[in-house]
Amino acid sequence: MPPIANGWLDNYDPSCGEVYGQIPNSSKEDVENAYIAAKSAFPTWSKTTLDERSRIMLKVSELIEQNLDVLAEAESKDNGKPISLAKAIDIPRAASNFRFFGNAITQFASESHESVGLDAINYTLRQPIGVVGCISPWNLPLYLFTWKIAPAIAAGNCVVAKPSEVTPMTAYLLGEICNEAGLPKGVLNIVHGLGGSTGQAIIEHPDIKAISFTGGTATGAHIARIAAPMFKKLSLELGGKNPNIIFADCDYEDMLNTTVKSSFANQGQICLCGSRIFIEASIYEKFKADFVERIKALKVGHPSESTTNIGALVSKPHLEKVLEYIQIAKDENGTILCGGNKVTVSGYENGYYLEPTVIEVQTDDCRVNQEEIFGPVVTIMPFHKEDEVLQMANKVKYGLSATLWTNDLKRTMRMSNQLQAGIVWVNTWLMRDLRTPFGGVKASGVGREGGFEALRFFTEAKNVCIKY
Ligand SMILES: NC(=O)C1=CN([C@@H]2O[C@H](COP(=O)(O)OP(=O)(O)OC[C@H]3O[C@@H](n4cnc5c(N)ncnc54)[C@H](O)[C@@H]3O)[C@@H](O)[C@H]2O)C=CC1
Ligand SMILES: O=C(O)/C=C/C=C(\O)C(=O)O
Repeated sequence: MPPIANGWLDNYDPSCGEVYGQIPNSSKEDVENAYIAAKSAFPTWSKTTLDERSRIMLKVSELIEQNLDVLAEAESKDNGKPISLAKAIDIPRAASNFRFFGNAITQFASESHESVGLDAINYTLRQPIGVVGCISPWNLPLYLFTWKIAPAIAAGNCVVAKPSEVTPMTAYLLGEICNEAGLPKGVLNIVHGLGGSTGQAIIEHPDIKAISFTGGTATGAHIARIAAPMFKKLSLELGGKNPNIIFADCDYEDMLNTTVKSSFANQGQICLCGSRIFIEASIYEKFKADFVERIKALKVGHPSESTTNIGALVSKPHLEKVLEYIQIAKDENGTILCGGNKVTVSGYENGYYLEPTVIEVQTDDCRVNQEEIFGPVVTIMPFHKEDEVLQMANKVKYGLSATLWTNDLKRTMRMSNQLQAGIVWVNTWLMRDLRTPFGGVKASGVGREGGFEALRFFTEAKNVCIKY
C-alpha cells in the first residue's frame, strides 16, 4: 500500500551509485494501521493449529527456494553483494529460516513440575505475546529479516516488521510470497521507511510488546532507552569486533582459506566477521605474506560477474565511514599491507567499491582495533602467549563471536571458557546450526536468537499451579 502521507525515499543501487527505485517512507499513521491489522489477525492466528502454521511456513520456504534467482538478483542489486553470494548463502538461509521454525514449532514443548508432597502439579503455558516488532539491518537483508519473522509467527504472534530502508527490496518480495503461500492477512505487516521515524514509531508503540532488533550498537542502546521503561521484551543483536586467534599448531591451509572468508565475506559487512586477527609470533611473518598474497588476488568487481569476490559496499555514507577508518589507521601509524583505496569498476564508475584492506597494527588498543568498522578492513598483529592474546581478545567493548585456530584440546577448552563472546568457533567460522543460541555479550547485545531460545523470546511463560 502507498504511504498515507505520500512520503517516498530513493533506493540506490550500490554497484553504480544510481537511484533505481523509490520506497515508502511510512509515517506513524502507517505503523498504526499495520498494528491494527496485526491486532485483528491475532485472535485467529494465535489459535491456528501448529500443523497449519507449520504447513504455511513450509510453503513460504518452498516458494523462497523456487524464486531463488529473482530474490538473489534483487538482494544483490539492493545491497551490492555478489549475486553468487546471495544465491549460495542469503536466499537459501532465508528459506531455511522459514523451514526451520515451521518444523521447530511442532516440537516446542512446555514444562510441567510436580510439587511432590504438596499434592499439586504445575504446568507452564508458552503463550504468544500478541503484536511484536521486528527490525532488521542492511547487511544480510532477507536472511536476517526472516530470522526474526519466522520464529515470531511460528509462535503465534502477528508482526509489524521493518527492513532496512537501505535494502528494502527482498522484504517487499517476501510479502508477495507470504500472500501466495496463504499466510492470512494481517499476520505479517511490512512497513518500509527510515529508522528514526518508521522504526521509531514501532519501538514507541505502546501495544507492540516485544522488539527483536539487529543493527548497530548505538541504535540498540537507543531502542533500549525507549522500550525498557515500557517493559517491552527486547532482543538486541548488535555490533562486534571479533577476534580471530591463530595458534601455530593449527591446520594452516584450512585456517588460511577460512580466514580469507571470515575477514571479507559480504565485503566484511557481517557482524560475525573476524576483524582483529591475532597470530602466534612463530608463524606471524609466514601468515602475513600468505594472507596478503591471497587478499591481493581477490577480485573487486560488479556483483553480477561470476568472477567477483568482493562487490560494492552498501552505501556511499558507509563507504565514507570505512575510508575514514583507513585514514585513522594511517594517523595511528598502522601499516597498510594491502588495499586502502577506492576501486573504479569500468562502466560503474560511481559504484561504492573498496579494496580489501589489511592493516598491521602495533598495539591492540588503537581505534581501528577497538571500534566496529563493518567493512572490508582487518587488522593483524602477533602475540607470544596464550594469556596475552586472551587479554587482548577480551579488551574491547563488544563480545559477539570469537574464532580460535588450534589443535590443542586443553587450550581450546581453557580459551573457550574465558573468551568474552556469545559464540566461539574453533577451527571453523560461521558454521551455523539453527538450533543453537545466537547472540552476544557486553555491547554486542542482549538475549539469544535461534532454536527454542527464539520461540521462548516470542512467547510469555505462564505457570498454572493446580492443587488436587
Ligand atoms: N548486524 C549488525 O551488527 C549491523 C551493524 N551495523 C553497524 O551499525 C552502523 C550503522 O549502520 P546503520 O545502517 O545506521 O544501522 P542501524 O542500526 O541504524 O540500522 C538497523 C535498522 O534499525 C533501524 N533503525 C535505525 N534507527 C532506529 C530507531 N530510532 N528506531 C527503530 N529502528 C531504527 C534502521 O532503519 C534499520 O532497519 C554500521 O556502520 C555498522 O557498524 C549496521 C548494520 C548491521
Ligand atoms: O544468524 C546468522 O547466521 C548470522 C547472523 C548475522 C548477523 O546477525 C549480522 O551480521 O548482523
